[in-house]
Amino acid sequence: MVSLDLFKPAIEKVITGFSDILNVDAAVINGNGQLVTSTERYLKQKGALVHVPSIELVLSQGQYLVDKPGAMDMCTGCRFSTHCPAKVELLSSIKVANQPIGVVSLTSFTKEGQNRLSKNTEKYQQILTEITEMITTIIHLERSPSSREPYSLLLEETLHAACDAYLTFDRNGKLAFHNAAADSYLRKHHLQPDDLSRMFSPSLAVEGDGPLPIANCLGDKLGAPIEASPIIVDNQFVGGVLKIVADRPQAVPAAFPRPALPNRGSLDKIIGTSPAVNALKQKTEKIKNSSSTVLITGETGTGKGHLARAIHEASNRAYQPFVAINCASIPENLFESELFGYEEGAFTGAKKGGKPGRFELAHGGTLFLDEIGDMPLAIQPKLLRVLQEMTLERVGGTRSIPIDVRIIAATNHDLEELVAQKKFRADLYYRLGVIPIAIPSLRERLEDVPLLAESFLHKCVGKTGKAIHAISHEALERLQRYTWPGNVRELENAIEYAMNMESEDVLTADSLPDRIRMQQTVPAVQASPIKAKLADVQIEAIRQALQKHGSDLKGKQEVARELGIGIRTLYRKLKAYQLT
Ligand SMILES: Nc1ncnc2c1ncn2[C@@H]1O[C@H](COP(=O)(O)OP(=O)(O)OP(=O)(O)O)[C@@H](O)[C@H]1O
Repeated sequence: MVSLDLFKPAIEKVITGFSDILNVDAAVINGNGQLVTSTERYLKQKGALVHVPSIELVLSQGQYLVDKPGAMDMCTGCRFSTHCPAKVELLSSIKVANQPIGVVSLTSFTKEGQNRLSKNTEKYQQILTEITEMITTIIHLERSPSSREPYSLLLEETLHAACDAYLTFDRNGKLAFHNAAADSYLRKHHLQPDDLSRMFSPSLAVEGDGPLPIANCLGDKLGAPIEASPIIVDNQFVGGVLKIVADRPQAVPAAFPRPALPNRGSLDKIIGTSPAVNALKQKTEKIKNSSSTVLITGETGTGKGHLARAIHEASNRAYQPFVAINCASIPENLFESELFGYEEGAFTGAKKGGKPGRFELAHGGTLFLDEIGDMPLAIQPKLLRVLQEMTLERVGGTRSIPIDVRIIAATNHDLEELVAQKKFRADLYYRLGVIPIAIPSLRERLEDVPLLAESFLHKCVGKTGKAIHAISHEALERLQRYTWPGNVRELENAIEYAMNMESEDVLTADSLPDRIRMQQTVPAVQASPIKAKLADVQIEAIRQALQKHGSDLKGKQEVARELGIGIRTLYRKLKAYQLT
């Protein structure tokens, strides 16, 4: 797929020239809804990011007349839907090799322009077609062999011959090149290269010398090994390469196929059939495509992050970025720039050209604010303002940047309690909790343990190299008897531990971690007071683990790992139960 940005200078001349002659505003927008170039007024009125679904509609339909801006189907979900500054807009797709790669817009923001365009729509449509053809010609000419270095042609042809798929992105996540294998791979998966670019671009924000972390659900979606590497030229980070490895032999033996990948639109990833999980899935199904904020609560390890990702992947934003930020792990002085980005020169050490924040990186997709209860009080009003206005200003900037992001927040704190203690703003709490979802602890849905255990068993086959295909009845019984202070995460770790220990081809009770194997039958859960009983179980599990690993820092890290809880959670529990 050709990147329009590579031809920006020439396209800009066409756009400004026609805009002057026709006395209308004009813009060229790429398939991600990002402005490639436009007249100044267009940028000022509509911003640099255009409502993606409307661009996708034009890409699929060819031409479109927006004669009632804000009131048309394509405007649903657009930030301007109630107050669109445009009076009329004519849109047409730019095609290269029969593939739509972007959109040209002729727009008027005045009543006079509206009258003129409405009376002569056909004429303007013809001119628009000529503009798009002109841009296609520019692209053809600039890409033709005569205008390029023989060496770069050679390189390109070599890449086209490779079996693995290669996609190159610039530092802003825009696609610059993809080879023939990438093309057929994407076609097979019904994806556009820009879909990958959107999912991959958050990784590019994390610059470094080593391989780039692969963002989001990319691997799951493509069902293939993926590698990403940064491109550094003259010590400057200029972009990244994504390699999708073709048909590598499966690490999983054929007898133990991986569970099928969840389809877009489904919530299969949330494993469990207990009434509590079924109710949760039903609620999630209803709200998956909404843009309202979701607040997920639940104990540590219950699957809040897992659910947030599942909602995103099942939603109509699935092929847009899923960007996560852990509010507990960001130093307070960096919080604002992490969230909202910064402009060049905003502070000492600020990067040349500035840097987009997580909100901008999540544009069109979902921003997951994990451990929101740990967000510093000073940042909370700023977040609230952005959520209300859906525009932001980078640190050190004055430009107002519109954003289209769905927010999912999660916490294992009692936020109401934090509000009462004045550690969390009530207004932000209500703004975030439009759709509250509480995930029950695993001990409240022990009937889900077998299904979850089985799925973790399959997940671990490749990792442990053990051909274990089932769990013994006795082991399952023990697993269902345990109270899981670390919830699903603890179960996942316990299965991995047991797989490593097991020498049979069935997972037996003897291989389970001691604390689970030795667990006495839990008294009936209805017995009261339930909280005191659960605390007793947790205290006992922590005590045993501390005895085993020791209580120095290394020991505590081991304890946290074994119990399937974070080190911070362990410290909280040690303090709460006075175990230190
Ligand atoms: N319903 C589920 N089905 C399958 N896997 C699950 C489910 N719930 C949780 N998991 C798995 O359990 C592990 C812990 O989940 P996750 O990290 O989402 O928990 P969390 O509630 O966000 O934890 P914390 O509060 O400590 O951040 C992950 O590996 C996740 O994939």
